[in-house]
Amino acid sequence: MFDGLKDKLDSFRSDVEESAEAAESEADPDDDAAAATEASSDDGADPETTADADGTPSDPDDADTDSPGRLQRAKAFATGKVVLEEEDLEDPLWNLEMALLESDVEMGVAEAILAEIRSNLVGETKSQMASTGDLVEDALRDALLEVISVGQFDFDERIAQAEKPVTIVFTGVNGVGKTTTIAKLARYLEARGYSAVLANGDTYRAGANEQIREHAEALDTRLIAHEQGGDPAAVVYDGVEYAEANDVDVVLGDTAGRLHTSSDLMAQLEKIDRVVGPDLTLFVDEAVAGQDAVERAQQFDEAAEIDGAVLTKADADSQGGAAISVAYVTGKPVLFLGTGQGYDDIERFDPESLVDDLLGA
Ligand SMILES: Nc1nc2c(ncn2[C@@H]2O[C@H](COP(=O)(O)OP(=O)(O)OP(=O)(O)O)[C@@H](O)[C@H]2O)c(=O)[nH]1
Repeated sequence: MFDGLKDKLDSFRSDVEESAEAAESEADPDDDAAAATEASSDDGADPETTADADGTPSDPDDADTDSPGRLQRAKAFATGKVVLEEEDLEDPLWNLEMALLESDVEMGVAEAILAEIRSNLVGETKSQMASTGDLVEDALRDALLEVISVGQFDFDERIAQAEKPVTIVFTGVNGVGKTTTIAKLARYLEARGYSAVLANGDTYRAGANEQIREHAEALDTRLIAHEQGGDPAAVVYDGVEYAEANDVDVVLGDTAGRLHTSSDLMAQLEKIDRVVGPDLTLFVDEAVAGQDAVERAQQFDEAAEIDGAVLTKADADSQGGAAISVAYVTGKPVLFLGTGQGYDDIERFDPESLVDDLLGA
């Protein structure tokens, strides 16, 4: 999962390390004893009063040899610290930006990551014992967490606290694994002690009933379905009635994917909203769809507000762009990743452990 992205993040780490090593050897007092001696003996390090090795005052305009940055660096080196400067990061950050965009990370998200890294690393000092790699890893971790944790909440806790039955409606275009996700979540909830009923609100597509029925039978879960062409809100309503009458904890309602226009989609979801008032509306798309999934998440959220997202087929996605971008772009959290075709192949989206995994920690 996300192997291509992991490699690219690792390259950024080695890029900065190389850059910092080059800067360190440039500031090495053995290479420029005067600057270091001066810097370490004069905490003020005012370039105006800086003297060269022979004692003659240096020319303050001689920026190449006595620039405040260089002196600060030499001083930092002499005191066991090294300063990372904007110029050391320029090339690595450019390469990282290209790598993120190639990984289908949305442009605004890539920029936010870069800005966070820049503000964490520029001017950063480290003891000679600490590795630049650790500094970079910390900055990357903070930057990635900042964007992918947006809106995150504890799904299990939400279900535990909610009045039963909890109604969850799933939206998203057809063909992305929405029905499989509903089946996986029925299994996920069952494993946590909750009973579930499936309601097939996708009354639009021929064959949708048969498809979800196969899952219901395999999971031994009750399915509520109406004829093709029926009213999706009525199906989900019947699912809720069934749950209330039979003490079922959770109603999982499928819906048709994109209808002809977003106003159709909105009308459908608004009616479900009015009739059953779902506790959660979750958007489902494929992680492998990258930027397309990010755009669709945004469009669905605008058409009918979502509460969170599920990204399927993460097992087949080496890029990670959708997983990194969806929460930041929509302001709604990614809650689950689909990681295979089996019913147990679903994972809670855990920003901390995902970032650890991306950084090989
Ligand atoms: N590798 C992998 N395959 C998945 C995952 N989720 C679903 N699939 C597969 O994707 C294919 C489509 O899934 P379905 O749920 O049938 O998708 P669909 O019926 O087109 O989806 P909806 O119309 O959105 O309900 C099936 O072969 C699923 O097994 C996943 O997380 N990983």
